[in-house]
Amino acid sequence: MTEPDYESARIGVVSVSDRASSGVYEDAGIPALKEWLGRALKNPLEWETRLIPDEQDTISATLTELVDEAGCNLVLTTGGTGPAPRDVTPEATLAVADRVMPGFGEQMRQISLTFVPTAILSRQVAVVRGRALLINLPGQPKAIAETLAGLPDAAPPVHGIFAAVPYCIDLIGGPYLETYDEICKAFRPKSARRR
Ligand SMILES: Nc1ncnc2c1ncn2[C@@H]1O[C@H](COP(=O)(O)OP(=O)(O)OP(=O)(O)O)[C@@H](O)[C@H]1O
Ligand SMILES: Nc1nc2c(c(=O)[nH]1)N[C@H]1C(S)=C(S)[C@@H](COP(=O)(O)O)O[C@H]1N2
Repeated sequence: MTEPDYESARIGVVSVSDRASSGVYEDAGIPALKEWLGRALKNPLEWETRLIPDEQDTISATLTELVDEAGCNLVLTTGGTGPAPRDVTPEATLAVADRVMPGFGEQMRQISLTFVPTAILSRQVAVVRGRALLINLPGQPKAIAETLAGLPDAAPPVHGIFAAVPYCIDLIGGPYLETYDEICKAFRPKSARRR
């Protein structure tokens, strides 16, 4: 039996943090995102990583560059989603959106409530720009795995949002992403499955 060919995927990983970007503390957002995505996806991955301050124009310009120039089909941000005056990641993301995908933010807040009562303080959004899906995650590094993976073994299970990401990327014309079921069981309708 031959090994299946997996399309390579270019993924943007953006940590938005005044303190990490100025060296007050070491950034844990980019390593946490790469670690989880690297474990979850079977595809060969090419990374574009950016560590930037909570400045709306800088965030929007970074997202635009990652999609339009670097050619990322998936961009995940971490940080800057709360209610504090310098939390502007959702505004910066909406400013570069072709369309808004409200289900991701709704589901992430729902998932996060099983971990912290302050989950509702995150204003995180997801949008489509061109052939890319952009998703905001909260800044706490542990929130990354919490929202992407959920609690699949709980009763009843809490579905992480990443289960819906590969099919979304199919629908917008990106690479065919495949996941390891033990990390995240992605769902596609039967008619959309290639194997
Ligand atoms: N990139 C990061 N790396 C490591 N820890 C982080 C990072 N972002 C946030 N945290 C941790 O999560 C906590 C809450 O994150 P939050 O995004 O609210 O930070 P903040 O207080 O807005 O400041 P900043 O924008 O400078 O990170 C922080 O106090 C920090 O302990
Ligand atoms: N899964 C998860 N969601 C979470 C959290 C968390 O620890 N885990 N922290 C919450 C808190 S305390 C805040 S203030 C908001 C916004 O965080 P941000 O400004 O760092 O993006 O995310 C919320 N969502």
